[in-house]
Amino acid sequence: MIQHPSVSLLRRQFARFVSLKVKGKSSSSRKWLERQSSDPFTKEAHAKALKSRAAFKLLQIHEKFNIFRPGQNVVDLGFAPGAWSQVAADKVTSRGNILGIDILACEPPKGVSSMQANILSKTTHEMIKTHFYQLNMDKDLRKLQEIEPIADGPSYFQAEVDDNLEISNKQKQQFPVDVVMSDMCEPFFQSSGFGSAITNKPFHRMANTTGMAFKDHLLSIDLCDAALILAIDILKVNGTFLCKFFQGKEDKLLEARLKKCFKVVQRYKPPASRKESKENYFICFQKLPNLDKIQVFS
Ligand SMILES: C[S@@+](CC[C@H](N)C(=O)[O-])C[C@H]1O[C@@H](n2cnc3c(N)ncnc32)[C@H](O)[C@@H]1O
Repeated sequence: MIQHPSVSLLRRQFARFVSLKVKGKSSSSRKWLERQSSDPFTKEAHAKALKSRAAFKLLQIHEKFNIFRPGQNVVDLGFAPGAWSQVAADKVTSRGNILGIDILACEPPKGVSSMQANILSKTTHEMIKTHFYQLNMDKDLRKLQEIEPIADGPSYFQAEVDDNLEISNKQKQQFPVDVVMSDMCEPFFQSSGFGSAITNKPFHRMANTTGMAFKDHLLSIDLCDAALILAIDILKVNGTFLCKFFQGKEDKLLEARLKKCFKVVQRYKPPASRKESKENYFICFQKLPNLDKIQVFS
């Protein structure tokens, strides 16, 4: 007969397993594990079934700046494991749409669409545009069907297609995105594979920070620039952009670029961001019209 160990025995075994795991780690990962297990935001994230403590950073940013509204379309760059997307999905409600992009394979939270893709690839930008273009088409199709329910004859469908051709040209100039947000961080330098939007070896250039402040800073500025290029292309006039960056001497230049694109640019480090971390956030409001990327980046 199979003997089931008691719950308390299982608990003791689990505690021993965790402590062995911690003992076997390098001192930095041990510190990280210990800090995580005693961190109040990590505990609360578990209790609220949020994917990570990062949710609280976005919640605090939202509390201060009122970023989201029901019905908005949001792009979440570097969405995995999905805590920011969870927050955004809750705020924009089922009337809105969230698209998460991450170089890592990750199942998105409920109500969120996602793509595994590298934001440093031009193809990814095109795929994001296509997603929202398609979304708008679907919405307009639904509107058309509401006004004019499908009748017996085939002519209705023909008219619908013609109408959409006209709408699509307008849509190409203005995508319906209200918020582009980026929590991306990338430690390793990408030296090849820019042509590929999707990579099967994301861990080669992904993970947490390198611990080398200057390198982390420069890499984070690259990712912010990629996010800004996307925002210039797809964000509505008056739309909102927010990005995480690691502080360093180049962040002033990034700030200057942001100021060419948005009426209001603020730096904000939410209380949930650890004091010892160099991470910080730019929150930008009211995207300006007719932006020229060459001018922004020169
Ligand atoms: C700090 S995590 C994001 C956490 C997320 N905001 C959340 O709340 O769960 C940073 C993410 O950026 C992603 N990332 C880094 N570089 C990227 C790139 N070039 N393209 C797409 N995603 C990238 C990483 O895979 C990682 O999942």
